[in-house]
Amino acid sequence: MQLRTNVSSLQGIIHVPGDKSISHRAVMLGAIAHGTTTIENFLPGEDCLSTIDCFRKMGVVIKQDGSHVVVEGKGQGGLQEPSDILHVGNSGTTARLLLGILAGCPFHACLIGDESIAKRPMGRVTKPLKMMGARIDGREHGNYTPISIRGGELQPIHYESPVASAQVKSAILLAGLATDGTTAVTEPNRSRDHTERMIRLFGGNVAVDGLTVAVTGPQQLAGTSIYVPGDISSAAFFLVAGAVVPNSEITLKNVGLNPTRTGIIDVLQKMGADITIANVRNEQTEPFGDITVRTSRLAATEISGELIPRLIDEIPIIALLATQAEGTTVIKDASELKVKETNRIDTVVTELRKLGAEIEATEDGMIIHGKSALKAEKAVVDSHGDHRIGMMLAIAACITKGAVHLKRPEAVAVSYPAFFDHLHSLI
Ligand SMILES: O=C(O)C1=C[C@@H](OP(=O)(O)O)[C@@H](O)[C@H](O)C1
Ligand SMILES: C=C(OP(=O)(O)O)C(=O)O
Repeated sequence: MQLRTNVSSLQGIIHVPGDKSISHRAVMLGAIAHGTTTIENFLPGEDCLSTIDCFRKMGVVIKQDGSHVVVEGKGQGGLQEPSDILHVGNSGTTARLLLGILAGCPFHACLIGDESIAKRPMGRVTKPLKMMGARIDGREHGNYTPISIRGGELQPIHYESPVASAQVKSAILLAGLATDGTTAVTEPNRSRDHTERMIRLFGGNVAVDGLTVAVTGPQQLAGTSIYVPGDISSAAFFLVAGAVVPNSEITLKNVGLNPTRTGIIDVLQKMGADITIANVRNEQTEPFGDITVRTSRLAATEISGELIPRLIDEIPIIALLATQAEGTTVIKDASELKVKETNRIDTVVTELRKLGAEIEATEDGMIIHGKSALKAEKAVVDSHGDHRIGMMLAIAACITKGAVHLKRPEAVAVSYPAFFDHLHSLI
């Protein structure tokens, strides 16, 4: 795909699609709750459609019409043994949270994903789930897909997670819902808390004490109605675009503002971006509001420590932002980037260098020297099949002089099928 380059201005209003993390969880909790769950503004991206497909294979009736979804819950213990392999596609969230639910189900299931999933570590969830009593095997002893699992009666554990990962935390909490007693997880830093909030929305109980989260099971959840706010991780591409493309003003409507996800806003503000947030509402479940961003002068910053889990998926687009900031931006403590859809330290550095960015990889992040004018003579950049790399490169092209061709642009459909239409509507 030939990307738009040297864009003179981006102006307009965008409704980014529903949050991916919340959409997955709404279907999953809806499936194990009693009664009907209705979901509005569900993300009909490939990852969330994989989640729907897996639960349909376990006998759950799910009607999906665009962003409107109705799940007929089976109740805890009501899922059926699937007669076919559960295919999670490109979705790490589907794989890991599903394993947590399957750990408490007294049947056998086989789980597989695409080439990228086959490289992503599953031991981080299969290890604690085996400690709880699930029988799990797979490639390299259950560290990688294909994985087979036979769940059943579990024992509660208190797990000290070595990584701040919402997928690990959620898998254990979901297993804990089916377990007699109190199951707890302690994380080194706080990760996104959508599972905790959503268990409560379904009438369940979760106890939070500092970095420890616990559920006491067994718990029966009740179907509910959910509005999924816009995905701040999708909004991030336009927040950065609005800040770096000349003469721009973009408003993003109904964007999720859960504080465990708003690291990108903190970074933009710290770097001096002109951002305003208005109409903040729904503080009780998942807060959301409208964000306006305008072209800004930017200064370099350091991004590290507890900020990292609050913006982990935004680091590719933050790297681009840093190329347009005066000074040297350092991103560290982010080695989790190596186990995403691609090794995002490598793919970001390789692809941005093709456009003339001054960026180096480090063991746990990257160093970016700004401000650099991006330019290319017939550059061919590649998403490497990673949606976030593809979208970052499309925004990078907007501030590049020259011609830029993107390989594998279709990857964006994993989290944002309408991305290119939305971008072009602003030009
Ligand atoms: O729980 C979730 O919905 C997610 C958690 C994060 O992964 P980790 O749990 O591996 O940090 C994030 O990168 C992913 O896009 C979605
Ligand atoms: C890492 C991501 O998702 P997942 O882990 O669900 O594949 C992402 O969306 O950037």
